[in-house]
Parts: sequence; C-alpha cells; structure tokens
Amino acid sequence: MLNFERVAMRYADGTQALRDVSLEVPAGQFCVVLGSSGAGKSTLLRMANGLVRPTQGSVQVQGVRIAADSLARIRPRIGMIHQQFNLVLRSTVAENVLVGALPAMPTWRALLGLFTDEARCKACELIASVGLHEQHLLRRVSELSGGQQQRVGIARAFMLDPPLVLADEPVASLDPQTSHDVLSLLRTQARERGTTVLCSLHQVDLACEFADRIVALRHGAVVFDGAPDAFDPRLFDAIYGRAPASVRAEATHLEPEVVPPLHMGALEMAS
Ligand SMILES: Nc1ncnc2c1ncn2[C@@H]1O[C@H](COP(=O)(O)OP(=O)(O)OP(=O)(O)O)[C@@H](O)[C@H]1O
Repeated sequence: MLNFERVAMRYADGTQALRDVSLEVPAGQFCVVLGSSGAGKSTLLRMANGLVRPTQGSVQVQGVRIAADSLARIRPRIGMIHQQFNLVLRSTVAENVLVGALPAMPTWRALLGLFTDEARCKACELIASVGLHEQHLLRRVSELSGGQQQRVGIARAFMLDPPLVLADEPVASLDPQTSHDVLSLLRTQARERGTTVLCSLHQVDLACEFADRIVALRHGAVVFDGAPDAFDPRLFDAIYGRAPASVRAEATHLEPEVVPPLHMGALEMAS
C-alpha cells in the first residue's frame, strides 16, 4: 500500500530529518510512528502525500511513485488527519466534512461549492459514524470541543473512502481519555473500511494499545520496527534518549533475554 524505499530528507538549512528509511506498510495495517520531538515523524508522513520530496530514495502509494506528475492521481487516495484539526472554525460541521470531497471534484465545482447529493449523503453518514448527532450538522466547528473537532477531522479524512489515511499526531492536543476515544474511533473506522493508517504519536501506551505495528524513529533513523508485544520498555532509551521513571522501574524487572536480538541491535545502533 505504502512503500518508503531508502528515503532520506535533508532540508535546505542542512537539517538531516530522515536517514535511509525503508518501510513497507501493507494494506489494512494500523502502523504507528513513535519518536521524540524532531525525530522525523512529520517529515515521513508529509513525504507520503508528496508535501515533502525526499532528497534520496522514493515513496510509492499503491505502486505509484510519488512525483510531480502523479500527485494529482495519488492525492484523492489519501485522507489526512492533523494535530491541530485544520478545520475552518467559522464553517459548520457539514461544510468541513464536505471539504474532504474536494480533491476528487472538478475545479469549477469545487470553487462554487457544488457538492453532489451523493457527497452530502456520505458526509451525513460519516458524521453519524464518528459519534456526532444531527444537531451538530449545522453547528459551527468553533462551538465544538477538541475531541468533537477531531471527530470532524476523521469524518473528513474518510470522505473519499481513501485506501490510505495519514494521521499526524492526531491526539497531541487532547486529554488522555479523549485521546483514547479518538484513537479507538480512528481504528474502528479504518478496520471497517480496510483502510491502511500511518499515524504518528507521542504516547507509547496508546501506540501499544492500538497499533498493529510500531515503527520508532530516533534522529531520523528507524530504531524499532515490530509488533507492540515486541516493544520492550528499555527501547525508551533508544527512542527518547531517556526512560520515564515508571518505565525505568518496570524495565529493571525484565530479564535481559526478553529482548529479541534484533531489538537489542536497534538499541546499540541508537547509542
Ligand atoms: N521545513 C523545514 N526546514 C528545515 N528543517 C525542518 C523543516 N521541517 C522540519 N525540520 C526539521 O527536521 C527535523 C524533523 O522534524 P519533524 O517535524 O519531521 O519531526 P517530528 O518527529 O514530527 O517532531 P514533533 O514531534 O515535534 O512534531 C527537526 O529537526 C525539524 O526542526
């Protein structure tokens, strides 16, 4: 579904954001990218929808290489969910969800806001499926809570039934309970539709609960790639450069052989 082939990113100011990252995300997988601030998570996600062009390597979506001449074809296949929701606050819930249909509309229809009846029905269905009610349809987004706003963001991302959804720290500005609810909703929506999700997170506990696979970045390189149950608490050091006290305490109770050799290798690579 999504393939990063030996990608690297060096920004114009010389910052090396990604180093030789290879990652194949199969169809239907919920893949979470972990990493401390500046590790390269957003750069990786932005590469997957062509907002950032790799300085080395290539990215393919459904076998199509992302390039200037393929972007228009690829974009409608990708739904985006943002950390700050990226909604138009003065517009209604329905209007914001309908925006998700724009990439597949002829420019003139998009400019005039001429959405088809099918798109309007789809928006209503999605608004209901993310747990909002009929009375929310015409409510301004600015009147909603953060959790409700991200539900609108999720509904918008699924408007075109994209095979791939990219979620860049979708719960970073939400409280722990709302974060849990929103991620649970995102995973349910993705599972029901067989959608592939690449989602960056800061919360290791949520990654372990919701991900099929965790990919951890440190200084732009992959230091862990595996299932949540293979994620050893001692990997915190490799990923974040330190372990939170609770995790450190937990890690001291683990026998060394619990860590598979591959992951110990990752620890060494990062040190
Ligand atoms: N447009 C840019 N120009 C120069 N450097 C950039 C640019 N965008 C990001 N960077 C740098 O690239 C590195 C990776 O940034 P990125 O935003 O991908 O990290 P992140 O893991 O998403 O961080 P956070 O969790 O804080 O969002 C950082 O050092 C950042 O400062």
